[in-house]
Amino acid sequence: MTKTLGKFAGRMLLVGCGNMAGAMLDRWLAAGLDPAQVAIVDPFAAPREGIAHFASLADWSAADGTAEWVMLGMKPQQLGEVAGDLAPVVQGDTHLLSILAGVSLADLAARFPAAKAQVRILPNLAARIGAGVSAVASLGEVDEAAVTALLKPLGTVVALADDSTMDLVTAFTGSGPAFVFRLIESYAAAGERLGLSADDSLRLATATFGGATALLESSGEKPGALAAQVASKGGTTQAGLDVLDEGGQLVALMTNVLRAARDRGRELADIARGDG
Ligand SMILES: NC(=O)C1=CN([C@@H]2O[C@H](COP(=O)(O)OP(=O)(O)OC[C@H]3O[C@@H](n4cnc5c(N)ncnc54)[C@H](O)[C@@H]3O)[C@@H](O)[C@H]2O)C=CC1
Ligand SMILES: O=C(O)[C@@H]1CCC=N1
Repeated sequence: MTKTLGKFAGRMLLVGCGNMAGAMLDRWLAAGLDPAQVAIVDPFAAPREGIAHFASLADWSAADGTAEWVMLGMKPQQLGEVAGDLAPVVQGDTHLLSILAGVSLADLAARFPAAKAQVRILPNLAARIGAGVSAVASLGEVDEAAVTALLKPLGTVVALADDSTMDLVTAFTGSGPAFVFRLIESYAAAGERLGLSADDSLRLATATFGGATALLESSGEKPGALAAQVASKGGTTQAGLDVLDEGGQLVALMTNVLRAARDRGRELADIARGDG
């Protein structure tokens, strides 16, 4: 992998380093970020070799910790307990990055008013292999080149003008991989129910979803046009599509799924604000 972060300037503090922040950190290290620039505050995660690890922000401060980059990587529900100790150390030379679902830029600015910039990032787990999507919106004097340098190793970067659509984007691309995994799981379960072995069904389902997605991406064609190329008139595919398309049920189901996930983001924001 190209070492695009080999000359990244500044120290990075990760507050919470679980599945998502951990995947981001792994990509940053692979892109050349020096582990000596990084510190983690996480009371539960296992320490990583070569990276300073602290159980609490108080311990980090006591060890003379300073950081020009601070990323919130714990759960939104923990913002209240973290912000009290963190706000005093987030000063005018610090970019405050957040991957917290729901928590808005306005809420971040209220919690960390002295930050040089507040940057709301919505990554997804496919960042682990550099195939993620990160949506980003910010307030303040953001160093856009540096933020882009951090996000590029994770995959596609989409800059939003503001964070008004971020809860929907969180559902769409942040939660999205889980919805896709569930679709594949259900496809495989249906194959099994109709007579395939569990192993064959999951392997065939995974390859079918992967191949179809890769073809969609590389062909530049619309999904409907490609579906029409699979479906022969009066053939097997059309028989299945007729069930899928009945009464617009699939779009209705997907709309309900995304609405539920989007609206939970709003509830998480209330909890993080202490109003929930
Ligand atoms: N998992 C995903 O695919 C995505 C997650 N996110 C956001 O990322 C954040 C983390 O989610 P996950 O990585 O899935 O959760 P996780 O549970 O894997 O990681 C959270 C980490 O926070 C640590 N933690 C708990 N209390 C803490 C405290 N007081 N101070 C510091 N660290 C503390 C935990 O030990 C854990 O390692 C959430 O805010 C979520 O909304 C955003 C996009 C995608
Ligand atoms: O489930 C969650 O709340 C987080 C946000 C997007 C993906 N995981």
